Amino acid sequence: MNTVELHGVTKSFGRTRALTDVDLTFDRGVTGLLGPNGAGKTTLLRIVATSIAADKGRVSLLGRDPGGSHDDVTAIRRQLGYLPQELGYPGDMTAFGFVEYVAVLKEWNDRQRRLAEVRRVLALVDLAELATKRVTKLSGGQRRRVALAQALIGDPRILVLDEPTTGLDPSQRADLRRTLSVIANDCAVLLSTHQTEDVAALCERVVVLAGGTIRFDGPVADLIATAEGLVWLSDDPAPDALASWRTGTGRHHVVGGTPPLGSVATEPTLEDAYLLMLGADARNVRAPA
Ligand SMILES: Nc1ncnc2c1ncn2[C@@H]1O[C@H](COP(=O)(O)OP(=O)(O)OP(=O)(O)O)[C@@H](O)[C@H]1O
Repeated sequence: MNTVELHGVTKSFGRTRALTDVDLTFDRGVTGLLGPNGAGKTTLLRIVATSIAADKGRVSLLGRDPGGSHDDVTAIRRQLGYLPQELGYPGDMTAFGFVEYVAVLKEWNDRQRRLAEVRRVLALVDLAELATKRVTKLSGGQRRRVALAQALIGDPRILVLDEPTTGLDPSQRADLRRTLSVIANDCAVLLSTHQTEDVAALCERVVVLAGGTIRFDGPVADLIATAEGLVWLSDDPAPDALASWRTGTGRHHVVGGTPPLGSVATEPTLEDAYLLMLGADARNVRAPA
């Protein structure tokens, strides 16, 4: 039994098909989920987080059915942490107060144990010193860390993170990576992001979702290998490339298409491979600077 198993999962919102026949299983470690806007990432995460149900297919979390009995759902949710894409905060709550409020909802009824747990998760995300500050007075990155802290309550066995690095500065991102890499020793982490660097730095496995279907599922190194021989450095612009931009060195980084004369092949990055994997869709993914 895998910690998380999805078989043939399909989900629509009205006439919009968000996911079609998705198969995904994962266990301990960080699984990175990449995909362009509207690919279905948040929908997939919400299904794993038991926030919405699939229309079709089978979902098993910790060996239980999230659409099953009250006991099943409760048992899953006790071992699940979820960082949604957007989280609303009651206006006058402090960081500590907010995380404690979530702990109460998660039935941490013993006050002493609850306060200790809130202190623990706030320290994990390096917010101990800002615990008494109102959430609305914190920076975007600090608020994101409050959101992460609430997801870590109770050492979950499944952690679902929707764009956790949004708003974090480079050193905070490095801290988050360190924290997650330790947590992932005992936890199945599903992390959705637009940042290929986060996936390259943190994940062994990457899943690429586009148009509601899985386009790639495998080791990060295998996805990078698909771009071998398709990325070049060139002195000239490459109008026929899938993507190309002038780098800080003055040379052009060319991904796919026909390389200009005199181009030299260079090591592909995960981003290159991701752009190539999505092909024409990739033009909507990101405009490299
Ligand atoms: N609650 C909803 N009601 C109607 N349509 C929805 C709803 N949630 C998602 N969708 C639609 O389902 C599709 C997938 O959306 P989803 O938010 O899962 O994509 P995403 O990959 O997370 O996108 P992004 O990277 O922009 O956050 C989109 O077409 C979206 O408009």
